[in-house]
Amino acid sequence: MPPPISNYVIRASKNGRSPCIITLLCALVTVVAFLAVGVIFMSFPITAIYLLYPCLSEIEDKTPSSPSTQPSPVVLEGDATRLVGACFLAISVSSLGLLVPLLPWCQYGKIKGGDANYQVLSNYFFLRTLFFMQGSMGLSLVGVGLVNLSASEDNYGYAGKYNCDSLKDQSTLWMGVGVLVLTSFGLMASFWPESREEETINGRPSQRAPYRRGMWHCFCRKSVNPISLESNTTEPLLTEEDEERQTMRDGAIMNEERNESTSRLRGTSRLLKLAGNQSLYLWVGIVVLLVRLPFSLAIPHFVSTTIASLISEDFSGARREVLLLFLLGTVDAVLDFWCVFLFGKAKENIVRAVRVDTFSSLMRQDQSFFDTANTGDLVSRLTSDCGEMAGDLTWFFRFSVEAVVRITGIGVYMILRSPILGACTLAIVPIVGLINKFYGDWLGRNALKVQNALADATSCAHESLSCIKTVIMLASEDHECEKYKNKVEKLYDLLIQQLIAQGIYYMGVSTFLINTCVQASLLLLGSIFVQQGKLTPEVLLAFMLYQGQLQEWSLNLFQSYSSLIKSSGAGDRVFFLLDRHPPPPGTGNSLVKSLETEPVEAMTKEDIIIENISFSYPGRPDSIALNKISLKIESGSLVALVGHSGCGKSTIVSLLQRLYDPNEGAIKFGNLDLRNMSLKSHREKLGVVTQDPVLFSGTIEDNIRYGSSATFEEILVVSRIANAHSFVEQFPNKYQEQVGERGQSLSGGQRQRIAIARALARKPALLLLDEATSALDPESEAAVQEALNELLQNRFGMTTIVIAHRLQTVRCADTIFVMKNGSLVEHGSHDQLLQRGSGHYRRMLDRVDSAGLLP
Ligand SMILES: Nc1ncnc2c1ncn2[C@@H]1O[C@H](COP(=O)(O)OP(=O)(O)OP(=O)(O)O)[C@@H](O)[C@H]1O
Repeated sequence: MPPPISNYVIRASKNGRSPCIITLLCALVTVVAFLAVGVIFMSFPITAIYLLYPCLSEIEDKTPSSPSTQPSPVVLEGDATRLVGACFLAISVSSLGLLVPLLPWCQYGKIKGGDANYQVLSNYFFLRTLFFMQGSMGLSLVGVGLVNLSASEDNYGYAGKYNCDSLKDQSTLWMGVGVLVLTSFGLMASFWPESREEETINGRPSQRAPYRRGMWHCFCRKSVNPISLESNTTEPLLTEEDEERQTMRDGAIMNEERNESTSRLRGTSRLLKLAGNQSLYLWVGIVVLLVRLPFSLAIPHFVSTTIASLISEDFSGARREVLLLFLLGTVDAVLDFWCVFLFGKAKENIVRAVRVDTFSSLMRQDQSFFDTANTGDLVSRLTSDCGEMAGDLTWFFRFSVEAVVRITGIGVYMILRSPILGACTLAIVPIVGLINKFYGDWLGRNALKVQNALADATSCAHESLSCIKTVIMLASEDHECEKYKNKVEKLYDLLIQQLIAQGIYYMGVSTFLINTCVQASLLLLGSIFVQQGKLTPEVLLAFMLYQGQLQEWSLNLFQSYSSLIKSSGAGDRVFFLLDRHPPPPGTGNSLVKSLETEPVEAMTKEDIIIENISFSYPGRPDSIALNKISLKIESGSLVALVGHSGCGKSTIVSLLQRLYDPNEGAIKFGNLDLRNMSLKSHREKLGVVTQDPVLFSGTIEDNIRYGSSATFEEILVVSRIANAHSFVEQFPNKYQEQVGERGQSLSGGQRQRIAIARALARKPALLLLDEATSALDPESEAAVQEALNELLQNRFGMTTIVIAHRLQTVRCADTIFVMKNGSLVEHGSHDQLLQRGSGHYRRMLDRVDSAGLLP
């Protein structure tokens, strides 16, 4: 239990948040407000009970005077009602009782402020419990009203429908509907989500974004850190056990001849497992659905009885039926919202969890996966496939349950009213089922093709847009449009095929078979029965109304099957990503992960030893990128890698970052093999600047801090070293200046210097500079070079590996490694290499151009 509220009041005032008296007043107002809300909500059932009791006693007074010969149903119902009334009172008091212990929790959360999950849980739990209880009471009142009405109907017959008791019973019904509608709106509002704060690229709340509050903020301040709340609510899709299993069958999945039926079966079972994570919403949804169905199913009955009353000129009876229809329809409508909401919420939860997990699985893949994968295709899996899969899945649950209950209810009603006519109507259900089976199978196959075509089109658009500068530069807009058009045409053809199949299905099954043949035969048969006096027109009318529902729901039932098949098509593509267990050094690999749990301290002051490594890129296994290379880099030294383009310099830098593992040999830090080190702590010690550094949309400060936890003062220091401070200071917003998508609103040289500052902000033990100036114009290059010179001269205790074409940069290196066609041909200091008259380096120097660049 939290300490008494007074403690927090005192602590809050000590913290200087507010003067003591104001805090006390606020606490008082909050308590009064909560009590007032409680009293308002309590008043609904209490008023209902007070209205109910006199009504009941009047009914009891009017019961037949000879109960011994025939027990009165009204007395029995009256007792039952009194019991329910007592239950209302008990629940009301208990929900009021809930308020008392919850208030300190709410206050605790509010005053403590930081521990927002605490208050969200307590406040939402309290509010929703209250609304839920009131809603249940409303529903029970509706039930009691209906029972009493039917009892008074039994006692007084149709002629006495509008006597006093019946009116009072109706008032119970009205009261129930009122409570249900009101509390339902309250409950709906409590689910309304608040706007979340914008985040910076580092995942922190943006300082500039205004904090917008949702409608329940006065009761329920939501989490300050949306990520922490999110992680509380997003259930992991894969358990440890699953991951183990995936590891074992990883190879099988990758190489599997993707058999359609097994993959569908696997997809379907995985989908059902996903739905299992949302069982609370689905079960509550199913319960609400079952409660709702009698109300929904009663509507055609009241339509037919109203018309029957009109035919028999019982106008007051007709009015009563219409009134009942209206009340029951209202309850049906309110409950319909909850069906839609609960199933929809389950769906959104699944989509959210699948998206987050798929993205997180993608983030943990190995570099070679991304070398061959298409970004647009991956984006399409994250967006459309995830949505489609979960959407169809939850509709499967809703429609299958609802359809089974409705079909059963309608079937029983029909068989009871007219067995022959009922049997004829129900006979169509298996025929429709068979047609749907074939249609569903075809739809499933087509859905997979549609998803693939959509992914193709998305990846084409993605590529064109992300390379838009080059497209414009090479005047290839028309070519790109044509490429995209072809992809969209393919998708269009598949969708048209689907459309035609859908059209044939609706024409044949829905319109011709059900609407025309079944209706006509039913009317024909029914009219013969009416002529023979075996059926009344009222029952035939009810039959016609119900058969419409029956056919609609048998279609829904079978379509929910096609939905499941369709979602397993989309799911298959998503699960493929979710299931993919990357080979090392992907961070999702279990071996790599196991090294993270037992972290091996990354070597920061050790020599780097490359022992006889050979390497081919996984995407090009036949071409050797590095061939038996051995070299040693002393800790704290400056090393340069030189050689012609394509000789493998950047590949060495990639291997040092462990983006790939060598096919042969080992990279060691001291005595420790890189493969046995914690990848995370190894990469934390690295600073990398590449030829074309990528910035993220956000401010300059955010970009420099990306991947580190540097303070603003540290950011200023590294910016000065990287020669970035002077130009940043000239921007109107200085370090808060937005850099645009991928840093497009900065020049190449400015981007490069921000990247150098970003690398330095990580305080690296090993700095890798891969042609950090090669892509720049002379002016920018001079500025970046100045920064690099400063860095290379001081070194700040870092081991630095530089790939450069500029002689000035290379000559100051302690050791220069000269490479040719993936092999190491020479190494030594600049002077040592110069002395080798016919050496490779010497020959390169002979060809240095006027700008001082090596070939
Ligand atoms: N992701 C990749 N997949 C397949 N092959 C690759 C990949 N990256 C590079 N290569 C190939 O590996 C070889 C070495 O490339 P690397 O980038 O290491 O050369 P480099 O010496 O850095 O060249 P440059 O000076 O032009 O940057 C080249 O033949 C290149 O085509």
